[in-house]
Amino acid sequence: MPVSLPATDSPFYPFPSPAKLNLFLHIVGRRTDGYHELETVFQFLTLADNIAIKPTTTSTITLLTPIDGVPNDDNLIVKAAKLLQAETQSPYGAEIKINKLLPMGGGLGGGSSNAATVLLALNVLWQCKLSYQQLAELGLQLGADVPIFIHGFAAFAQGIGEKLSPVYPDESIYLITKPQCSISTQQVFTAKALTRNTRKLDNNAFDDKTYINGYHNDCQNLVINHYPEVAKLLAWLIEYAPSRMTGTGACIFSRFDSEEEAKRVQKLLPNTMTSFVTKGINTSPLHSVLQQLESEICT
Ligand SMILES: C[C@](O)(CO)[C@H](O)COP(=O)(O)OP(=O)(O)OC[C@H]1O[C@@H](n2ccc(N)nc2=O)[C@H](O)[C@@H]1O
Ligand SMILES: Nc1ncnc2c1ncn2[C@@H]1O[C@H](COP(=O)(O)OP(=O)(O)OP(=O)(O)O)[C@@H](O)[C@H]1O
Repeated sequence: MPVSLPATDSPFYPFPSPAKLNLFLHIVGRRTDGYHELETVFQFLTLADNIAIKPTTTSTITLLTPIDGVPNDDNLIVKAAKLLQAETQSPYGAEIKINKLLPMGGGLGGGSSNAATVLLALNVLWQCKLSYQQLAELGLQLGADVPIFIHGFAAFAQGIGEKLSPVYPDESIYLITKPQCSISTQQVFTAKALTRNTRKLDNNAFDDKTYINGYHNDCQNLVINHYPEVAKLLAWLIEYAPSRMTGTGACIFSRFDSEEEAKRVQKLLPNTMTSFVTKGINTSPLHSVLQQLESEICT
């Protein structure tokens, strides 16, 4: 049955907030504002946080499930909701809950993904009617990875990650491992020893759809040199499968041909290590949920 929104008795609507991988990450320059120009391929994972949102008829934004170590006012979920409210002058508010599964500071883009999910979901629930392009531009203020999650297709990205062309990597099985260290994106990007002059790729006709051979992550050597636990884990994983760091680390993804094989290697890891067996996907799972919701809402 069609529903009208927002209403005083709206339910909580569930939305996935997926992780991303940088299948490779080349740093090809630095802008005058200090931001780095990248060439990267983004792919989504079935691994996701779950966000539930109840639109309200009053303007308060409430995060009912605070994340350890992140004050609510600094949480990208709250920031995204307030940004959309300010941009659209929406009179509405929201109660938001998150079931956080993605490790923070791991290079899986969880914070940016949460921000994008909130922007896209509230754009529908508050009936703001901003385009994906407008939402991506708005979201870029919150994080360089927000636009890819707004657009929701696997992409070759340039600029600081906002110039996107669709690509179709193999939707492989990955074992994701998180060494017991958290790495600050800002610290990696300000390191003197970071390689910043990788040659731009000549064209977008990629041969290797795994994006492993012939590509690399420019942050990886720097991180390995500073974090022995990352170096050790990567050296171990490489014996079993092609493996690489995502983003600025510290998570490592290892590509397998089957879930069974990935799970077999996962069982060999120490019990204390956070790890996931998951699948690469070329379309964000959020977008089909949004389409379904849009078809149910009266405008
Ligand atoms: C490493 C990637 O995850 C690759 O997808 C992203 O480029 C990082 O995206 P993010 O975590 O959303 O990063 P932001 O929150 O925008 O930026 C964190 C800090 O990293 C630095 N930064 C970030 C992105 C970029 N292209 N160049 C940079 O120099 C900036 O100093 C910034 O202050
Ligand atoms: N909703 C949120 N989820 C996760 N982190 C958040 C959130 N809101 C704010 N943050 C802050 O953002 C920091 C980076 O978290 P995030 O999980 O996005 O890292 P990341 O996966 O390394 O990101 P990237 O790959 O974009 O560099 C956290 O340490 C935290 O302080």
